[in-house]
Amino acid sequence: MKKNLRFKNNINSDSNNQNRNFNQRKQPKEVIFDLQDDYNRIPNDMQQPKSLHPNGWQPSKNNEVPDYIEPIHNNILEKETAKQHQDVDNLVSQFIPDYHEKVAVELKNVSLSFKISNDKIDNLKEYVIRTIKRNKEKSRKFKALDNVSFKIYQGEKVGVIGFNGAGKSTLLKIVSGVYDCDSGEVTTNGIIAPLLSLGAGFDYNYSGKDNIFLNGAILGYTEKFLKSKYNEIVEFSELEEFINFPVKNYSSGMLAKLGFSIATVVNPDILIIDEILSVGDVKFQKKSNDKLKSLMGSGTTVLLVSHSIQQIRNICDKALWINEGKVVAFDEVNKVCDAYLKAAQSASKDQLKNISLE
Ligand SMILES: Nc1ncnc2c1ncn2[C@@H]1O[C@H](COP(=O)(O)OP(=O)(O)OP(=O)(O)O)[C@@H](O)[C@H]1O
Repeated sequence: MKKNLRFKNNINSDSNNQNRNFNQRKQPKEVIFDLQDDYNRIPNDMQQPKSLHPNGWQPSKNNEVPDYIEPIHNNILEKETAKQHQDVDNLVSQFIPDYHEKVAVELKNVSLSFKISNDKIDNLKEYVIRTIKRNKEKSRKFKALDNVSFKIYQGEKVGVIGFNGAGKSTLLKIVSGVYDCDSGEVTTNGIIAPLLSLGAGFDYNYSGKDNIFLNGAILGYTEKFLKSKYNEIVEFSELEEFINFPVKNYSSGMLAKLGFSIATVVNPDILIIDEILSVGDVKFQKKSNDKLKSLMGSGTTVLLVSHSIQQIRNICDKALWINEGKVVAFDEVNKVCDAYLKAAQSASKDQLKNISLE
């Protein structure tokens, strides 16, 4: 029995050109598999009698399908599908030697819980009374990410979508290394530029200059690297005159400018963006958008959280839909966005706050 199997990953005939551009992978090649041969390779004790094999089975004379047929049929199909995926992976790795090394971000069964207080102590008197009575604040654990697994290949642009509180920002923080997961495994390959909450890592009592080194160190840049890039950062931020002032005297726009300039001074392999912000004044907004566009250029892996579905469709080629800390879907961007919009029709107002379904 021959069966055509749609092969998701592109085998590029030029083995030197291993850029995993998702657009290239939109035209799948077809690989012919001999399923009968696969079936014969299933250990004997797992094989169903030939007569029960879905393709060899004959209906009884009165055309009634015995009850036991369907589970057997499904079981065999499941095994065949899993086996085909494995075969495809093995086949591709023969053509592309570092096929398995081209992963930019991989999460395997990642979970993270936050401790949440049930009853908040909001004054000192209550705190003292509770401490004396040894009646501690009650807290419970809240699972923000629950067994999340996915694999992003280099060069892919992935939009992360989900209703309010779904776990999108937490996921980006896990990938950026801001949070450690409770269980599971996080793998990233390459230099990461995380554009999370700009200016979040600043110490307000220090000057802009000191914060370039402080914030840069938090982002994982070395002192030597920051020294070599110091002038570039200051020039891009347009804060030359104010760089020796404590940042507590900066406006929020100035803080955002400095934060953006520090985070984007690297040429990242992986760009992580929690909402594309309009940073600073109109002139700086244009400059920062141009910079983002150039950083997002070919070859850079992008992980973007956005409440604008249109923005996700425009920028990304895949979408990861998270709901209540779990992966709902991870697939081609329009397919996932369409399903998400359908689900949004029955979502509550709270779940959709600030979310643009346009
Ligand atoms: N530091 C924290 N401590 C306790 N709970 C937290 C913390 N950070 C996030 N949470 C909770 O974890 C859940 C996921 O939060 P997260 O910010 O990742 O969601 P989100 O999908 O980005 O939401 P939104 O779209 O509203 O920004 C929320 O219920 C949030 O209240």
